[in-house]
Amino acid sequence: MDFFTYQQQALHAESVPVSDIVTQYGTPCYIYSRATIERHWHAFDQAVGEHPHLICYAVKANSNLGVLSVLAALGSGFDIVSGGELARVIEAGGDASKVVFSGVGKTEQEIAYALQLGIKCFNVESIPELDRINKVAGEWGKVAPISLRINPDVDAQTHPYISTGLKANKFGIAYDQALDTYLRAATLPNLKIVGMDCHIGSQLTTVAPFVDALDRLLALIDQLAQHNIHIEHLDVGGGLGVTYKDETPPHPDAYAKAMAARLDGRSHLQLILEPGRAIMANAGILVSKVEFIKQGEEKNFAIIDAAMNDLLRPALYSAWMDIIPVEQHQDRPVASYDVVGPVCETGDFLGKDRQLAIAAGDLIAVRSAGAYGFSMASNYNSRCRAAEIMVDGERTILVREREKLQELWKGEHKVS
Ligand SMILES: Cc1ncc(COP(=O)(O)O)c(C=O)c1O
Ligand SMILES: N[C@@H](CCCC[NH3+])C(=O)O
Repeated sequence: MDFFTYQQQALHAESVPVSDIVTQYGTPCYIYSRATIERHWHAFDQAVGEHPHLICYAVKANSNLGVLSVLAALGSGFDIVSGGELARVIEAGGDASKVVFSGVGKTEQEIAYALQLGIKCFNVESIPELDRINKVAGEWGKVAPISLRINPDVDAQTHPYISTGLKANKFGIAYDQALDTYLRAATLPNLKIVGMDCHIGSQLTTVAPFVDALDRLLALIDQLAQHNIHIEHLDVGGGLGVTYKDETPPHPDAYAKAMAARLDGRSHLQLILEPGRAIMANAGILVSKVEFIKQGEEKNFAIIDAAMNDLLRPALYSAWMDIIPVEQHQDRPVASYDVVGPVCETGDFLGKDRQLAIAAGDLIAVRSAGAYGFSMASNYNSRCRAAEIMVDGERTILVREREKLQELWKGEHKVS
């Protein structure tokens, strides 16, 4: 079931007309559907079934407190990549003991903070990081639970900027060095080896690379057992893709079942999944107003009040995102538009050559914008970041106020 649908030509978010939300909160705004978030999370959780598992939502996809609190209430775990994300999880009511900490550049302060809170595991990405965690844990009189993020050298067949599991990528410990690195970790007094981890990329549309990576990790787990190193959990990362246009990724159910099936006969090995996009992308839209229709010599432009600072994906990856009118007007002529924002960059577009029946003053919605939308927003061109609204049935909750001008220079100082 889709929770963003037209009813009498008017786009609704769950039971609420999107235009009503705009009347109350203005544009641009992100609108999220609680029911969609919950449905996606349950799809992963239920597909794994009885096998011990933990769904650790990847906070980077959307770190709004409203979103995190909905997931925390479901009992979700969280995958974080910074102390800031950890603080958000705690603020939202998340459970630190269900947090895994990924990322190649954890600082000493971040490590100490996570140790004090008692997170589930550090996903370690290099030997120097291993030494650093051992040192900080010693200083705090703690034993740090760790897993090694293994780079399985599997081609995720996705956009090169979001592929992470190849030898050429900065992430993880090379497969060939994995055994030696585990043996070394086992000698460090302030570490406890608890897991193994990988994450091969984002927006994957087939199961095969995930299964290849998983099988490579299982072989390594068996090898470690011969050295008396016993792995309690296997974290296969996130990366399951969604449909933006015509992609046909596997359903979370099929994906999670395929992962769990490989662990048959390993009933003590907990499975961890770190989905971000698959939970949030289709749970959110970005709504914007058409300010002007500009007829150029070669092209028509729909100039809207959202821009690359609000939604970077088209500019950064040439990502295609669906753009639809909030009200369907049968009487308007259809024309081809480049949908662009007011930012002073040629790359500031949200869509190119889109067939739309729109006029100045209309509202448009960018679909599948719930993941890597607001979380990658910036203040470029001194633009205030958009408001964020959660819809829950007939309720609308302002989960982030529109940024105010004074907040733009908070912490800055004039020079006399
Ligand atoms: C370590 C890690 N886990 C999980 C994710 C979430 O990925 P996705 O949003 O593609 O599910 C990412 C981002 O790609 C990541 O780097
Ligand atoms: N930000 C990216 C995904 C990167 C995933 C982070 N590891 C996107 O919008 O598609």
